Amino acid sequence: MFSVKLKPILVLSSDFYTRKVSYLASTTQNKKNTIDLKSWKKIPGPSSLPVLGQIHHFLLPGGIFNSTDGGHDLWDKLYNTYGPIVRINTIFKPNMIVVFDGDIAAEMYHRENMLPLRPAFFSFAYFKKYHNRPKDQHTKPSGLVTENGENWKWFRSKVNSTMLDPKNVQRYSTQIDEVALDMIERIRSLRDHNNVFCGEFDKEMNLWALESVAVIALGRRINCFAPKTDDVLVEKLINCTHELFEIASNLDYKPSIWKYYATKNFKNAMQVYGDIEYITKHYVNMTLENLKTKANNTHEEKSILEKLLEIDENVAHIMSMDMLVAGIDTTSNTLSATLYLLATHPKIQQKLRDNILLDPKTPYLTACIKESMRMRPVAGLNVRETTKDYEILGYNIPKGTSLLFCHQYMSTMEKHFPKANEYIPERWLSSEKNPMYPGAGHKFASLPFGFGSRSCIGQRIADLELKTFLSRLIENFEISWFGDPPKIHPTHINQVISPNNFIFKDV
Ligand code: HEM
Repeated sequence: MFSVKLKPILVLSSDFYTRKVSYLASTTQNKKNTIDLKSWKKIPGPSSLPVLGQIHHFLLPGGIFNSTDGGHDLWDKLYNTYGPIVRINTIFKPNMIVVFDGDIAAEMYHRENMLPLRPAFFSFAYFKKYHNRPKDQHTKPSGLVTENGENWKWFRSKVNSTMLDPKNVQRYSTQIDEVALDMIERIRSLRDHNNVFCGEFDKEMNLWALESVAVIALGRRINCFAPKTDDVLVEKLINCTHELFEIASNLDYKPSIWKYYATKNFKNAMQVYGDIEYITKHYVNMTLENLKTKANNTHEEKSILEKLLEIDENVAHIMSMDMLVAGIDTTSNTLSATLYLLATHPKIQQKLRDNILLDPKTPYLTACIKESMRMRPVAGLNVRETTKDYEILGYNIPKGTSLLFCHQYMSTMEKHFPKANEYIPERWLSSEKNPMYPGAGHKFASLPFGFGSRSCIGQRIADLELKTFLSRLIENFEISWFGDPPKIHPTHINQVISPNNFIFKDV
């Protein structure tokens, strides 16, 4: 192996499994080296049958990789059998490489070009661009989640500065705090005489997340906490977004023929996406009506929606709708996971409480959230599709290969984080004199918001919502947990589901 970074300059015939590639070593001498690359087909992986590929291992009953927990168990078997990168041959889909190593992940992420390609949400993209749409819609940018290439770049360049400017998000801190305080009261009212929470905690967290993200996406409250949700649309939207992640995991990642034939699942998907579009459009349109009647107060700072409207009306509509969809399950599941870890680590919870009482902006709160996103990230995986041929570990990885980065698995590996299965928020604090620090963790193993120019555009929003609500919770309650840990329902994301055995004792 070379000890310098290598840059491919000439790729010879792509027909050969083992190819000779000339490299320009990026040293001062620009030394030329020639190495033999192995075909990606030589990457270790389960055995393959003609035509069927490896499908029998994964989907058929009794298949050695037919995982019942939908994730960890499968990754464990693949990693322990084949090592840090594993080849998966798929039918109907691009071939895939599963990555279990931080250094290799870093190398691969850095090889991306300016337009990182995330192969995901294909059926949602189809719905937005083609399903009963006029022809001119087919080529128009449909939003960040569903686009790739130039369309994605165009859309992201329109919204990036507005969405990621800390001032734009911080101006909602008072309203986000009001939502948090309302939810605190709701939690108080949903306890039995032993302070055991007796509502459906996951649903309550969805309501909190939707109400919070609406404040930012629309600049107004949508009354998710109204008694028995007066507004049936709230409940419908929440249910549809759950289904969206379920559909994404079934239609988009498992073998399916929906691209050739409208299956029952496909028709159901179009119905769900249609409902999402109808409801989010309804909220955006109502907000636009309100804006028309709003006094033209030039001194008042404009909301995110108003700023986006000034840039491009269509972009503003799509981005607001996408915020409502992307901002429910992500923050609510992160909040539930963090609260569970704090409830089961009373000393850490007390330390956090002491810190919050001294300084509501304490870095210890950030550390507690980061540590729970390391151990229980809402997105356990990240995906990319290679946009060019390149070399990793002596293998040639062809353009068009799917890369599956198993971040949840990587971030709980001892080689990436010492004491990986322990909840230690201190490992994220540079000022603490702690053996876990400095930098004892691998930067590329835990990437809860993704990587690079394609990383989550809602991270500042999520950060504000999570910190505000968590500090109110910790300030108001001593939180504990009884019984078995919560179950995770792995779809496209990790959904924390009941039982949610929280006890909220007033402090
Ligand atoms: C704790 C909460 C959240 C987590 C953990 C999270 C995580 C992620 C991840 C892992 C990605 C993929 C990044 C990549 O491919 O590298 C992503 C993308 C995205 N997220 Fe989030 N997210 C959260 C909250 C939100 C919120 C509140 C919004 C909206 C307000 C949002 C909107 C989006 C959008 C639009 C994208 C696509 C970005 C693009 O492709 O350019 N997310 N998120």
